[in-house]
Amino acid sequence: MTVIEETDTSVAEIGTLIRGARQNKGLTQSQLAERLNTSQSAIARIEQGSQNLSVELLTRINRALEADLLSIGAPRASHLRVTGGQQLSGTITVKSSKNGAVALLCASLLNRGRTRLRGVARIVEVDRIVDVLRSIGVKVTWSADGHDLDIVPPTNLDLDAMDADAAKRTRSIIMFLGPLLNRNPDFELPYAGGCDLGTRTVEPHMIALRPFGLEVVATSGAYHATVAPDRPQDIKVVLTERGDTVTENAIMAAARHPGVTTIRNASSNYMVQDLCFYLDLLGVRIDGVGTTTLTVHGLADINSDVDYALAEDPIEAMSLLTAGIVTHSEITVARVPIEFMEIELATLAEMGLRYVLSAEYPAANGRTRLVDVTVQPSDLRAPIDKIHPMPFPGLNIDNLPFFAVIAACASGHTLIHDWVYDNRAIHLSVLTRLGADVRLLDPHRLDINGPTHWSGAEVSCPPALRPAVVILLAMLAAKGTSVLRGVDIIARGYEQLQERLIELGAQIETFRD
Ligand SMILES: CC(=O)N[C@H]1[C@@H](OP(=O)(O)OP(=O)(O)OC[C@H]2O[C@@H](n3ccc(=O)[nH]c3=O)[C@H](O)[C@@H]2O)O[C@H](CO)[C@@H](O)[C@@H]1O
Ligand SMILES: C=C(OP(=O)(O)O)C(=O)O
Repeated sequence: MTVIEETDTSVAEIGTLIRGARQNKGLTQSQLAERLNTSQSAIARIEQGSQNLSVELLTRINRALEADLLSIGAPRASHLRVTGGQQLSGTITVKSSKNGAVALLCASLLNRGRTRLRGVARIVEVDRIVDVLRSIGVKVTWSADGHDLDIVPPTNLDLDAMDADAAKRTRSIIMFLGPLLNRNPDFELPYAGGCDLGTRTVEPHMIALRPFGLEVVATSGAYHATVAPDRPQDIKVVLTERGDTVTENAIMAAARHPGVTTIRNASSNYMVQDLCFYLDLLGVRIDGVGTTTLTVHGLADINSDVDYALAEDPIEAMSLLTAGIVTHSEITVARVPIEFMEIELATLAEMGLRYVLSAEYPAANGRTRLVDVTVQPSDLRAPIDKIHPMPFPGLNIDNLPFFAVIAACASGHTLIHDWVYDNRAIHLSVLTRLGADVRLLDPHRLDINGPTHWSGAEVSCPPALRPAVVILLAMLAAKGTSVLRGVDIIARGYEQLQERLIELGAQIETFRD
């Protein structure tokens, strides 16, 4: 790790630069400390130039201040150098999900009381929503150990002050519509961003929220929302797509509607269940959790201090299992939310994967069922049928990309059909650079012929979260040295993934230009 020594006069200059940038941003030392998960006294030392600085810390300060003050020339992307072909060993624990966290951060706007979210993953997507919440006046505080978040909304949100830059970088901003429509008759939100996966319209959200009186006009760069004052006591919402965030938006709108809302064709995926469990703590009764018809008994006002422990992430579980599978290793992935991994494991069993499940035990939320999964080195074969995702309880859409690298390790032809995204399968064809025989039949279908004799290569990270991780995992399988350039996107959804893989024995080094 590069460390700038405290004896170096540049440390004092950097300290002065940091103080200026912090003051410019209107932050106190304590507020900056909180963003960096450190103490106010550490910030004071940094600003006085009496603390050694690592490049890693400087990068985090840069990000926390949204400044470019420490980069030389162009922004400095991170890259990984991977020495592959090593077997992994040991146990790795699944963290809570990006998608549950963003939903619950948005849902906390429904509660006038204090929401404490336990075990929140430290990922960039969470930071973005936290920044947006803070910018509109919500008090959001990380606990001293950096794992829990306290959220207290103000009486009136200052929507005009919204941090549009942070908002535009995340698609989840669309989930402000549901909570806001019961608070404000008229408001604006920036356009939703997210990974480069092709067209993802917001029309299903409009269809879901129209029954609550919401109308949205898209103006330049923003959605302008108005809410009609009158609406029926009992509302029926029929979703045209069984989407996750659209279901969450409808649930959040219904939670503060003082009547009964029935949502048909609802997603019952893991993040939707996380949301329902949290709302249950707030006193909102929801019948049908885990099914496609949800009945929400809303409340006109919610004012409760609650603690909710987020559930474990099935997508991270799949990512970590894949690391073991493609490196022919025996590893244990602990705290796997089994309800959301059953089809994936059944498909892997069809492909010849040997694995052992522990007895089930409950997650900290008391609701989600967990198991530890130990994968064993196995000779894999292509499945007879194509692999395709379906809304829950099907094979998860975000887990599909991991089957591309697994299929490349299996003997025979596997057809992978991503009917959902127009632009995700194409990113997986990058696997050919590492020696895989992957043919893109059309934007939605891949024919993968294995087993692959992997070889190291230098590759640019795809601009999409899951394919980026898939390429990293293929590099772990490939003997020799590989370089994955521009990996910052991985931190959008994974906390310290590289560091945790290193603990299993992976040889990964981070460097910058
Ligand atoms: C923050 C969050 O929770 N993000 C997840 C959520 O995004 P989100 O809920 O935003 O997903 P979208 O609404 O964009 O749906 C994804 C794509 O699937 C299509 N579609 C979806 C459902 C359906 O029944 N029919 C259909 O065609 C949509 O048109 C879209 O092209 O769900 C996606 C699909 O599970 C996941 O990849 C995302 O990780
Ligand atoms: C597509 C994904 O997320 P988002 O909806 O945040 O873009 C994902 O998690 O793979």
